[in-house]
Amino acid sequence: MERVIDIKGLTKSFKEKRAVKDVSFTIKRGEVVAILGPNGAGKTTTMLMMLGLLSPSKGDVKIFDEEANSKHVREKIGVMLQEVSIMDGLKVKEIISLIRNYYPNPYSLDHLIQITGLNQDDLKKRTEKLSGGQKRRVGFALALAGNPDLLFFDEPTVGMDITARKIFWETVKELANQGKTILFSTHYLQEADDVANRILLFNDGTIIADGTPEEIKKKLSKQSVSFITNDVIPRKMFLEHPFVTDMFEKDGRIYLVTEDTDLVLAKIFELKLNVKDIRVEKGRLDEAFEQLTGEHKEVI
Ligand SMILES: Nc1ncnc2c1ncn2[C@@H]1O[C@H](COP(=O)(O)OP(=O)(O)OP(=O)(O)O)[C@@H](O)[C@H]1O
Repeated sequence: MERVIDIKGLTKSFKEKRAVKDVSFTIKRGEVVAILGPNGAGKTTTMLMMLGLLSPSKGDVKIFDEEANSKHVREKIGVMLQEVSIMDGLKVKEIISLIRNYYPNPYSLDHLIQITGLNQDDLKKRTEKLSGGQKRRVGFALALAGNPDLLFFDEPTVGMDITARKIFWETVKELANQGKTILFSTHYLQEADDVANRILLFNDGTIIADGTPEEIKKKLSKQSVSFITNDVIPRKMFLEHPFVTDMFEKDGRIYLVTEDTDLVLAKIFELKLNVKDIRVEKGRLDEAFEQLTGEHKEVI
């Protein structure tokens, strides 16, 4: 599969502060990747280096096998950064038309209105008169204007109301279905879980986990199978299997802590144990995130 982003040994220091430390990863065409992590983890710094807007202290970034700020690459990417700065003195329609003109194969204005939730009234407004939320919608339209193959969104939904968020994610999912490659940073674990097919979990300038939301949950958070039984079950019966990491009794239920609930269920049936009220509890991504980063994060 085509490699869209290739990053090797990326490092960025600001005086004594090493914001990004020897980060390497590749992203293939069609992946939807969430860069997740607490404040100061290095998400924005990494994204700015990918975009060629910040030069690395060490390491290498290639986008479509080329330097990030080459003209060819710029024609294929769309970007929405945390601070949406839009040229003052123009109407929304004018700025969108201006940006569309930079690209060889832009979306039509009508299509952009439709997929970003902008309306005819918004188009007539002067950019300096937009509210914070409206600015983000326009920023979204500008990121999409060129019909890019690769999209970068840095904490895109901050400042958006519920409707704007819904439209934003519906459009992102639709773009993903069309095979676009999408990278977004977020603090919102639920967004990563819902939209991304891969999560890069950042903490303190490094990637501490890389996988699908399911893999990360499976790997990092505790899952269990529990049941009620009148029989005496020797601890050895389960703990001799590597997929069971703990076994305990609580409130009259036996709990088996595991990385793979399917294997535990299969074992229970294989042993023909006399059990009832079997419950499977899957780990949650926000729990995994807290475990890994030691941070408590709000989940929307
Ligand atoms: N221009 C700069 N000068 C000095 N330090 C910086 C600069 N930019 C970022 N840093 C530091 O680098 C670290 C990583 O910052 P970065 O903005 O990449 O984190 P982040 O994961 O995007 O955080 P947030 O979620 O808060 O946006 C932080 O400690 C930050 O203070």
